[in-house]
Amino acid sequence: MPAEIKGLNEECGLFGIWGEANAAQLTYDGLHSLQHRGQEGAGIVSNDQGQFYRHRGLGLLAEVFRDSETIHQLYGTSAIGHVRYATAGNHGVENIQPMLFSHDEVGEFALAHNGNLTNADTIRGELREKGVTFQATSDSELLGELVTTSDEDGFINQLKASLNHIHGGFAYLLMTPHMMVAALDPNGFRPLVVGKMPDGATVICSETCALDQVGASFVRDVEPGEIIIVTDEGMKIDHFTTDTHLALCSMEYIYFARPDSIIRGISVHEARKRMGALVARENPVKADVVLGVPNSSLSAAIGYAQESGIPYDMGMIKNQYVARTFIEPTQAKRDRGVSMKLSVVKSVVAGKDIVLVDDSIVRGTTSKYIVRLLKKAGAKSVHVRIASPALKFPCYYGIDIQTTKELIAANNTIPEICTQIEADSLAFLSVPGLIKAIGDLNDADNHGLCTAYFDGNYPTPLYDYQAGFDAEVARLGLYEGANTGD
Ligand SMILES: O=P(O)(O)OC[C@H]1O[C@H](OP(=O)(O)OP(=O)(O)O)[C@H](O)[C@@H]1O
Ligand SMILES: NC(=O)CC[C@H](N)C(=O)O
Ligand SMILES: [Mg+2]
Repeated sequence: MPAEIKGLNEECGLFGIWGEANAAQLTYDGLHSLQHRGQEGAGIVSNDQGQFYRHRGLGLLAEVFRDSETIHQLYGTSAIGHVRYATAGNHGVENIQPMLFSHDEVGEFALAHNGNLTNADTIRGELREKGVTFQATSDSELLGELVTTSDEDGFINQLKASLNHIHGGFAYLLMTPHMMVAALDPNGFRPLVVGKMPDGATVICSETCALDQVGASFVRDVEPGEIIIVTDEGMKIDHFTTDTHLALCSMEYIYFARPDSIIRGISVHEARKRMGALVARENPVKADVVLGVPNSSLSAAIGYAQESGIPYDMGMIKNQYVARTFIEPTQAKRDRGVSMKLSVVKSVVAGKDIVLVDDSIVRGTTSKYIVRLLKKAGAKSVHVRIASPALKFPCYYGIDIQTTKELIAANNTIPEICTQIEADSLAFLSVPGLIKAIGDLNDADNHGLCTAYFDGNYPTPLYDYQAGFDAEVARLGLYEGANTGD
């Protein structure tokens, strides 16, 4: 399966539109601006007066819809679509969404999911006992199977009961012949927004950059525990639970989301600049120039430069045509991947003391490569500043880091990492600094953010992942004061 070799893999992206001619084309356009959230595969289901049409495939959206006729054959005035990066199940086309289900009452429905369920294994076992045979291997299908086998009356009641049975991270878009439905988990781990087209049609998607792309205006964020039902009569806001506790994934602000998106009223680019500014304030260093690691740390590097007064320059470029190769997750492949995508502008770095700002260190591959490259280009010293705290703990809510084995900061102290990446100094943003930089989302614990990857404070029980997590903790032996919430 082709995919870019990346340090961190994104989330999935959702886009849906109800009541607009050209629905499939607009869904394509919206998904195009969400491509950063998933590059493994893409799919669109359209709805022409109750008749569903689907096209899906592996690879980038443009590869899946290479033949322009394909999109024109997705007839109808409503559609939902998905770009995938897997967190569960295999990488085959059967796991590419939206998935389709037949249903006694509504006939057929389509489903797309962003996130990761923490009790998927348990639910799969329960459904298997009921005689369900599965169409795919990821966790996303399970909600559809729960709905179709529910004892409740009516699609919405079945959906509400099913949403209360699953745990973890989930933003869903569903479509029946007569409605589009969005739902968000009780912690609101993933962003999900509602917008309106100029003629009144409703759009629901992962990030506001997709609203901008199709010319929709922002209406509201989907709140934790809500289900939003869109029909030809308009939009109804309902909920499947009121027992909610906002814990939005802080990595959305740090890395995943596009900088031109606004999540819960906070500009991603501005939040990243504040992260850069705060890491500068927390860990100042004398230098001649600030460089960012393209792409995702450029906002933070600008913030570092503004706060420190050290000029920012473009000392590094990213090849726009990055080789897309078969991933075999070997370190040799990763090293080659980084070397093919990042290079140095020698005139900017030669003879200089450099502050190198990146948004995160996962395995350390990128930092190590770049420090070497900068020194080879004549840099006098390279001080690495990371605009987020050290990534030490797994994520079970939708980021594909379910083990700490490869996390350099889980297995090494900061001075050890500094030595390994051959930097002259290394510092990370503190967790309070991160929270302050993003801003107070609300007055809930942790200001409405999930920071579990940095401090091990999980806002929910971990269910099927608890035993694996306990084993990680025992292995790491560095876990103090962390807990799994309830
Ligand atoms: O320590 P590592 O394992 O190398 O991972 C960390 C790097 O991965 C991410 O970038 P990515 O390469 O995904 O590209 P992007 O910044 O252009 O999105 C992140 O922004 C860091 O640069
Ligand atoms: N990144 C995601 O949101 C993944 C969704 C789902 N768990 C899958 O693996 O397909
Ligand atoms: Mg990067």
